[in-house]
Amino acid sequence: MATPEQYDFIALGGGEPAKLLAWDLSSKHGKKCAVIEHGPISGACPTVACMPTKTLLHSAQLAHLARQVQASAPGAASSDFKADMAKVFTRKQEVVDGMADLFLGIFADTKAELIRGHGELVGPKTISCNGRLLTAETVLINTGSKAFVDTTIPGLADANPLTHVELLDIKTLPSHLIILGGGYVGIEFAQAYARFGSRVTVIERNAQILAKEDSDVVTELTRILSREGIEFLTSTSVTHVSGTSGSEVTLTLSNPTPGTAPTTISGTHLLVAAGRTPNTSNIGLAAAGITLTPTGHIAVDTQLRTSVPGVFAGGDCAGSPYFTHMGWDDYRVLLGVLTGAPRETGTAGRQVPSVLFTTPELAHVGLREGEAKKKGVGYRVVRAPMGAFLRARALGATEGFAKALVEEKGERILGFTALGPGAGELLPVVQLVMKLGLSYRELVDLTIVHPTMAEGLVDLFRSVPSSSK
Ligand SMILES: Cc1cc2nc3c(=O)[nH]c(=O)nc-3n(C[C@H](O)[C@H](O)[C@H](O)COP(=O)(O)OP(=O)(O)OC[C@H]3O[C@@H](n4cnc5c(N)ncnc54)[C@H](O)[C@@H]3O)c2cc1C
Ligand SMILES: NC(=O)c1ccc[n+]([C@@H]2O[C@H](COP(=O)([O-])OP(=O)(O)OC[C@H]3O[C@@H](n4cnc5c(N)ncnc54)[C@H](O)[C@@H]3O)[C@@H](O)[C@H]2O)c1
Repeated sequence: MATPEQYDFIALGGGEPAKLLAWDLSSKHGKKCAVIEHGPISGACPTVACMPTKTLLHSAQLAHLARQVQASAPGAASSDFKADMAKVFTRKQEVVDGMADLFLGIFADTKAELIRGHGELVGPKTISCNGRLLTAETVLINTGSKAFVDTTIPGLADANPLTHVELLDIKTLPSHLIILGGGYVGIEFAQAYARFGSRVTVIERNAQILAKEDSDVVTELTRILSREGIEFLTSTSVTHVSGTSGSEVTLTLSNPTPGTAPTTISGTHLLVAAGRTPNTSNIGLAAAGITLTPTGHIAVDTQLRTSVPGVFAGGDCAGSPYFTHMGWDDYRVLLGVLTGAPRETGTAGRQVPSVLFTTPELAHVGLREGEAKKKGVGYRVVRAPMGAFLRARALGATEGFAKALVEEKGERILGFTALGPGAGELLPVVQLVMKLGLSYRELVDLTIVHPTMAEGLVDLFRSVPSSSK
């Protein structure tokens, strides 16, 4: 075997923690670093996930507003507004390309090496890529995840379904988009395409979309999205698929409640948004002696160490919650470990905030009411309709509500959920109170600018009941 080229740090896969660590270790700690990436620069978030989908959702919001304006013109009975999908694609691509330029610039500035090609471990800390053999004192595996296409559903794979990657690249409007899966990916695309003008049907095997969320939240969101024309078939499974996505595709459905769903549904396009699989095959993990969990993720401890000394894993492939900000937090944990200042708790007990970027947004952090009930955690709950957030009135967007769980006997906030305009921006202040273990009364005592959405938090928390009954 040839002598491998020696590095201080190599990342296999260029996801979130990989690039941030390579840039920092190279520019601030004088380390020789490389990132191996076989896809677009650099990771899923800026290229095929967060950034392009949020760009798409913004275009869809503009289309929605344009339609409303057109329909409200004097004499107009309705609006036949349809989005120009070529322009929607161009705008999405400009954002994606801009991110790639930004990242290439940072690689150049920090002198971290970006190696374009498929990497595979051939030994504990040795990687083969493009005929090169590379080794490093520290190796990070950050290969991400991909859309799960269930090959046990007859005909599904043969129907050539779209995943988020392909749907982001089409330049025409699907006449009828069928979406398999009512999770984050499915619901964000459902609203975007319904607003562009497609007929959209979401098929979800659970009794509700967004299975983890409280039923009062999902009921309200489903009502809002249904009114925009999205059809939801819940408690519904697919038993067979025929035809081809892009022309005509037909799904045979089964629903345990007879008579509540059609037995077949046909559409022009099929999007598979039914969960994700970690990218942990064909990267030489067995050759390197790296252990997997039963779910196929790389087994790591709270400092993101794998079973092989000097090899770490972060992001989706390591089973961190599938959000870019959690990959970002993995970077912080890893930087601490690699620079001799580890965070004592590592990844244990960290907050996992989330936002579903529909209009209205669904923002959440901490314990949900359903989870509290299941776990037998005592709590007090407070709710406020969006109409109590005066900013929402000014925006004409009073649908939705916010709710918070507070300790039954103490004053700490256990969880917070908001369904409303820009709800994601409400999270950080609540998160800070939660992280510092402060009383919810600290929030009530803040002077918050009027009329912002955040001022509604004062009213919400001052209404916390004195007891759980
Ligand atoms: C449609 C969609 C929308 C999303 N929106 C949001 C959002 O709004 N907010 C949010 O927080 N999260 C969002 N997510 C989740 C988020 O995108 C992921 O959790 C995050 O990108 C995972 O980052 P990562 O660092 O684990 O890996 P990734 O970003 O997936 O990066 C891994 C990289 O490794 C490369 N790679 C894999 N194997 C190899 C190999 N053998 N050799 C070389 N390179 C390799 C891949 O090409 C990839 O670029 C979204 C996900 C999807 C699918
Ligand atoms: N705004 C964001 O932060 C954002 C956006 C998109 C994705 N993400 C991340 O990516 C992850 C993956 O998203 P996702 O939507 O692909 O997965 P998901 O796990 O969130 O949802 C998949 C849904 O598909 C359903 N499903 C699975 N198989 C099915 C079948 N055969 N028939 C009918 N329904 C089926 C599941 O019950 C589930 O509700 C999310 O959990 C989230 O962490 C985040």
